[in-house]
Amino acid sequence: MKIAIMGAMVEEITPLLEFFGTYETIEHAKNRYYTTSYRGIDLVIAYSKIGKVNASLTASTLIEKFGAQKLLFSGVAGALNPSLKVGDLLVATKLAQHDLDITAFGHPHGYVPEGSVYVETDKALTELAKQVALEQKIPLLEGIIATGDQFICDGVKKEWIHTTFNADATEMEGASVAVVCDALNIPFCVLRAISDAADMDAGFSFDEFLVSSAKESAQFIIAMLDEL
Ligand SMILES: Nc1ncnc2c(CN3C[C@H](CSc4cnccn4)[C@@H](O)C3)c[nH]c12
Repeated sequence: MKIAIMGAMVEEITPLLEFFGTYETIEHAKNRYYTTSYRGIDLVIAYSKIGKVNASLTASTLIEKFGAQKLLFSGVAGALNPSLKVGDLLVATKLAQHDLDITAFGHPHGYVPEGSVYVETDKALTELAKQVALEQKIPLLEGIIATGDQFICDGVKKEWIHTTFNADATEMEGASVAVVCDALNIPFCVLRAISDAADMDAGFSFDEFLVSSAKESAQFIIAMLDEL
């Protein structure tokens, strides 16, 4: 079994590389892919760099070039659901692109022809995450993620995304990974730890909690590997 673990920022995969300790580095398409193995599972790890385009390229490469059979995304996110606080973990049930907009032609936000507003994550992987959370007595919210090529740090935009997509969190890569994995028929899950509240203080909160929240998400992913 070959599993890809993907983040967007180096801070989101550093805890993984530190945990696994030894790995090969392969340079490709202006990025680096790290290969290792863990408990008989072949792993390929990468951070995409920020945003939907970078995430699509990396997710496609992990699958098409490196042969990943499942893809786990680990990272941080901004909370839209007021009950989500910094450090809380969220596993996505489905993801949408909040900045995809051809409403001029009568389509809903997040929709383009031959597509869908939401892409669902793999139910088995989501159930595994819930099982691990129960075993480790870690609170885990199952929710909807809205992805867009913007760092959300404004209450008005935050509320619009929350309401329009009924989304619990926002980030900049998950929905594009979802489109790629869905098209290539690769089971995937998106796990995010909250780093900020996507409001006017989001930048400061993000800077303060990126590392600790990224570590929390990465540790949870490792716990999932132990049960795969
Ligand atoms: N409020 C929010 N809105 C949108 N996305 C997020 C995220 C998740 N990641 C973090 C990072 C922010 S941009 C970036 C650029 N340079 C430095 C740090 N972050 C991008 O990869 C998306 C956490 N909080 C978010």
